[in-house]
Amino acid sequence: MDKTYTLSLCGLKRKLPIIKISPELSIASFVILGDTELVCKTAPEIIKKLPDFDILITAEAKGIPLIFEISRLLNQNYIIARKSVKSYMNNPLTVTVNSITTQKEQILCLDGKDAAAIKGKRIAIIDDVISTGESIAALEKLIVSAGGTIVAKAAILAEGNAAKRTDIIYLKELPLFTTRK
Ligand SMILES: O=P(O)(O)OC[C@H]1O[C@H](OP(=O)(O)OP(=O)(O)O)[C@H](O)[C@@H]1O
Repeated sequence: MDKTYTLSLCGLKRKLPIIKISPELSIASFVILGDTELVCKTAPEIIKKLPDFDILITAEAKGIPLIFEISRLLNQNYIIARKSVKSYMNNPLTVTVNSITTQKEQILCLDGKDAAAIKGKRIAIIDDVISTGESIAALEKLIVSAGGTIVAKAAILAEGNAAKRTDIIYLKELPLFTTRK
């Protein structure tokens, strides 16, 4: 029988499949890609919690629809940190990252023009989920090396121990599912 976790959020309910990611750990898979209704309901709630900032940033891929909707509502552009260096980038800044859902090490990089835009600015980081915090930490490293100041780290969900963090903004907790030996 397939197991699911029912997430209630901003008046919506979603049945998230529970996926085993290691012998001891399963996660409720939360994928906002394609879920326009959920993105459009959550984006205004995140906006209400954001302090003043100059630039929005996220990492590809699942943060993209959320940052798009936030930027559309605020009439403000945004920056995406990519997971590979593209030929059209000029002087990219790069850091490495391991997230909860991705087995192997990834990189995060910023085009040089985006790094230059960040310099001296107040930056709000947006993501769909914060779990181990590795992805946000990699974004923080990129922003600091580009000369920006991080004023917010915001996500729709805080998973597992991330919900205990006092330095992040989020709308709802998402449990982790551990198997006792
Ligand atoms: O706090 P962490 O443990 O780093 O986990 C959270 C990150 O993991 C997921 O991205 P994922 O690496 O699955 O990449 P994707 O968005 O490209 O699918 C999610 O979108 C967050 O960015």
